[in-house]
Amino acid sequence: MQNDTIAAIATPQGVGGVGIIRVSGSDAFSLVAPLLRRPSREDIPPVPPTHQLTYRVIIDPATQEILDEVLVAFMRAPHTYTCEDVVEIQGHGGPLILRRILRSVLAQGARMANPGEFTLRAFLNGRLDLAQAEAVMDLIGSQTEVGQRLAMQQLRGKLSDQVEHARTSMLGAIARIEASIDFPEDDIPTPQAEELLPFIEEAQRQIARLLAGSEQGRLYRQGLRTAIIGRPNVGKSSLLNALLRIERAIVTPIAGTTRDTVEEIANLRGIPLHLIDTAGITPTQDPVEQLGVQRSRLAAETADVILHVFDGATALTEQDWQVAQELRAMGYGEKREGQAARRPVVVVINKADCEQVIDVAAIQSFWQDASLVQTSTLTGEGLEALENTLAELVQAGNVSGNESVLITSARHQEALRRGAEHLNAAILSLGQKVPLDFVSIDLRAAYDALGEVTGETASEDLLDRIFSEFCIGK
Ligand SMILES: Nc1nc2c(c(=O)[nH]1)N(C=O)[C@@H](CNc1ccc(C(=O)N[C@@H](CCC(=O)O)C(=O)O)cc1)CN2
Ligand SMILES: Nc1nc2c(ncn2[C@@H]2O[C@H](COP(=O)(O)OP(=O)(O)OP(=O)(O)O)[C@@H](O)[C@H]2O)c(=O)[nH]1
Ligand SMILES: [Mg+2]
Repeated sequence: MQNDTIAAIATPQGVGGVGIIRVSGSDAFSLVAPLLRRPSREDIPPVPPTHQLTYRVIIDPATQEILDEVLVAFMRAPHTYTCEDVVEIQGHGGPLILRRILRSVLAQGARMANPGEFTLRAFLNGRLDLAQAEAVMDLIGSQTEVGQRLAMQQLRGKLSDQVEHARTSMLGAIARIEASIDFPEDDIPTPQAEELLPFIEEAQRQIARLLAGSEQGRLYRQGLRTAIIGRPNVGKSSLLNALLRIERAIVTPIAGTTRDTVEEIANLRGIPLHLIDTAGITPTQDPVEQLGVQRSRLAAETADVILHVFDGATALTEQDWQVAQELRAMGYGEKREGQAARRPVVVVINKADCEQVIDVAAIQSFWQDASLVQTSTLTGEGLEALENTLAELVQAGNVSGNESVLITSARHQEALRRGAEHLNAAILSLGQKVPLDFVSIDLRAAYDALGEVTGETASEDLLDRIFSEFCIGK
């Protein structure tokens, strides 16, 4: 059922100035045309010229009732988003109107589109490769301008080009090996390692270059989960508000003000900083507060970075130490098994505008190489330093110009890593004078791994998984 005609509302749920219904497939024109009328005329008008916006009214086919006045575009394949015949109906942007228009189109025989199905068709029809199709969703979901720029580069095919370059290099070696295996009677000499290595090494360099920025790239897309943790009343919610520059969370002098986690996104030099303000961690009998504290712990456990906040104007308390111990037990500040990176803690000593009585040295000796920043959410002191510290932690702000291609997806990163491993195996085999068809198997595997990025070698399962995360109408 690849060519049946699909339809969906392409604009967001809710009220807007205009809303768009999108129809794609070989019957798109013939299904929609009978629904349209010229105002003050009864006849069914001819289909307007392709790619031209035309004024019509649209009717309910069951009752002939006029549902809306619309602008319609009929777009003849193949020069359309999906490479199929496409009709776009622009109606007034009310959810009820749009649903009634959609229902009329479905009544004509169109099928409700699955999430991402328009873009899936663009992919299956060869207008976009898989990395470009994924970029469509990244673009829609981008939370910072840097993220948007990276997604746009990917949509324009920059990543795909570089991946294809690496594959072409591999193909240089594969072709030489396979020619000598497939046509021995043609006297094609068996290639020597010295002849094959430059191709493989070039591919390796290209993959390495792409992987070099990939952790960084993922951050630009996924953001950095940053939990603000500490005992009650140290100024966590004030810190959230200060970093967001809006009064998002409730702040009072009463300990235990925050009962539930509050999440907001700030822009840290292009990286979406997912800030999570939490309830102060403390032993408590209050069942509501207990639930809040549980959520604080969950936020801490699932974060990338912790801001451990202290009140500089009071002496350290037993509660401060307990929070510190819990964070350490979660693996913060400690080297974790088998991992080079540690989950970092940034120590924030707040209320710097007050007389400082806190024992900074004691904190430093506990959080040994954590960065330490003194802040005042009242005066703004130290906030920039805190942002600098976070940016340094992720080396943000070094995405240069428009040239650099950054891998932003874990899927691409994983496929490239697999490709690099197969290339290493191929080089090892070459060195050990293993028969060339074995080398060729590794090279093929590397070639296919990179093909998963552009979708050339993607399984149906993978496609399902990727496109099902798209939105309806995309
Ligand atoms: N109304 C409307 N706005 C939209 C879209 C859309 O489909 N409809 N888009 C998408 O959701 C985005 C624009 N992207 C698009 C990309 C390619 C084609 C397209 O028709 N490509 C053809 C023809 C190119 C040409 O005429 O030169 C092609 O590549 O063959 C259309 C939209 C954003 N705005
Ligand atoms: N002087 C001074 N007071 C601050 C500062 N930051 C916060 N406060 C005050 O400290 C009190 C507690 O602030 P909150 O931000 O509610 O503290 P919290 O850590 O979120 O507290 P809980 O939600 O109860 O865990 C409020 O009265 C704030 O006005 C600061 O930098 N300087
Ligand atoms: Mg609070």
